Amino acid sequence: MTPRGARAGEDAEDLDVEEVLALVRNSNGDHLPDPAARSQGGEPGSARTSPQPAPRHRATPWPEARALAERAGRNAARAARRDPIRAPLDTALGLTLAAPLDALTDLPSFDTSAMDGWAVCGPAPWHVRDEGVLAGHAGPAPLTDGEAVRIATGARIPPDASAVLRSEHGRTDDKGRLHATRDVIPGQDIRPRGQECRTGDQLLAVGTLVTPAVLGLAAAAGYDAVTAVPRARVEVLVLGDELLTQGLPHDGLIRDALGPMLPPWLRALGAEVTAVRRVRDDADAVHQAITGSDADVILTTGGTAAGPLDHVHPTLRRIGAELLVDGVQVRPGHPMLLARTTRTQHLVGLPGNPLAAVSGLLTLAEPLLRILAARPAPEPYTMPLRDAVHGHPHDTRLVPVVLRGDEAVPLHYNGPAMLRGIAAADALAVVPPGGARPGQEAELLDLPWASAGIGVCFT
Ligand SMILES: Nc1nc2c(c(=O)[nH]1)N[C@H]1C(S)=C(S)[C@@H](COP(=O)(O)OP(=O)(O)OC[C@H]3O[C@@H](n4cnc5c(N)ncnc54)[C@H](O)[C@@H]3O)O[C@H]1N2
Ligand code: MOO
Repeated sequence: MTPRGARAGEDAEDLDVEEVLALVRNSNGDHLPDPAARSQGGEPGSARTSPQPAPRHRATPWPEARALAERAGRNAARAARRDPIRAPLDTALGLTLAAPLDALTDLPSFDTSAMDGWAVCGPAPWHVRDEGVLAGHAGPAPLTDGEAVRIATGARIPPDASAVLRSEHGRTDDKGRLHATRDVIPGQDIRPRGQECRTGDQLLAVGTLVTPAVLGLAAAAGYDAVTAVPRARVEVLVLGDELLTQGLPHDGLIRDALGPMLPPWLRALGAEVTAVRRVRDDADAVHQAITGSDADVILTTGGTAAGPLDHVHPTLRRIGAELLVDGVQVRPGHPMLLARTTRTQHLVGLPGNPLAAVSGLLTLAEPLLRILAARPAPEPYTMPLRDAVHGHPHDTRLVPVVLRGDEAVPLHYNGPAMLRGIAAADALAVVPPGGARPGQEAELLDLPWASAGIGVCFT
């Protein structure tokens, strides 16, 4: 198994992230979206003024589709030049720092007791002051030689104290004088001011992902808000007249599985979900929903194939969108697509079959949103498959697996319309055309809840 984690060093992916961060930092305030591009029929292009049917592309190989989605993200970031935001700490989880986190204070900001006990001055025995020092109290009076004062963990050390004696290492004699039961080393159990950092020290670099620990450090260092890359704004359009939002399936109607699944998943990928709209299987309704959106990324579900009610392709042609990916050599999910609808806006079309939609999410939406969020690419990693996996003759397969010890165990119920496998999975195995033997190493795509924990990543 190769290691997981963010890539280090100067590879192409890091440069992508740096490039996006540089764009955010140098932003000129030219905000998204660019409605003029839509109304003038200008960008992405001239195609808007002459809505000719776009030539159908051949399905794109799976790795290339992901690379194209990354490139789309870079182009969108370059075109939009989004300003960094000031994100209050309680909203910043999952963002990427757009400015270094420099300490606004020394840490600790005063000499601090590391233990409950006594601050002492000079050698034992000590006369103990009547009043102790607690955490949060203002500066205590200086100690004189032979004096001690009760002190709590986190309290300010009185000037001229030579050490802290832990409560379990002191005893009081019958005259009320304090003695040490072991040697006292000068400075012991005192955390000196600035031990962790001095004001102005860089604690974290630009590009750092804001984790719960980063939030804690930022607060400790004096921040109420951090400067971060703004979240990409994503609107989800769920197409399909057959979809119910509650109750049991009946009379040929089925429950919408994607409306509940996609928003938290998109948030885990660093996006802000501005709306989830249900759209009728009607050409004008789809057209109106797409052209009326000012999101950075529109995510549609369903309607990507060539049936009579599949309105995504015709709508993209009608608005002169540029199809960047039109079908991918991957199963499930091969009708997925990626289009540029305006200079700064993209549309990811996910197939309606639910596992096919997951495949589209990880193939096209994840790289696009990762670049817009200026997050580093996850380090690719592999594990041996415990069992053989049947392959497609020409296409890559994405197969839900659970990780058991050193092996990835392929799960059943991995058909395009099924979520039973993925709901139990830790990852998706990338199975090359032709399939995989037992023991064969397969690349794994982590699922956000498996790698980061549900409370951490679903902000
Ligand atoms: N003649 C062809 N037909 C189909 C092809 C093809 O290549 N040629 N591809 C098949 C594949 S593969 C897929 S995947 C689907 C993609 O279809 P669409 O993206 O057009 O999706 P729909 O037709 O709208 O729906 C497909 C399927 O999924 C169900 N669905 C849709 N939305 C949801 C939702 N939100 N929650 C749960 N289930 C949903 C829908 O009811 C259909 O059963 O096309 C094949 N056909
Ligand atoms: O590939 Mo479809 O996406 O089989 O369900």
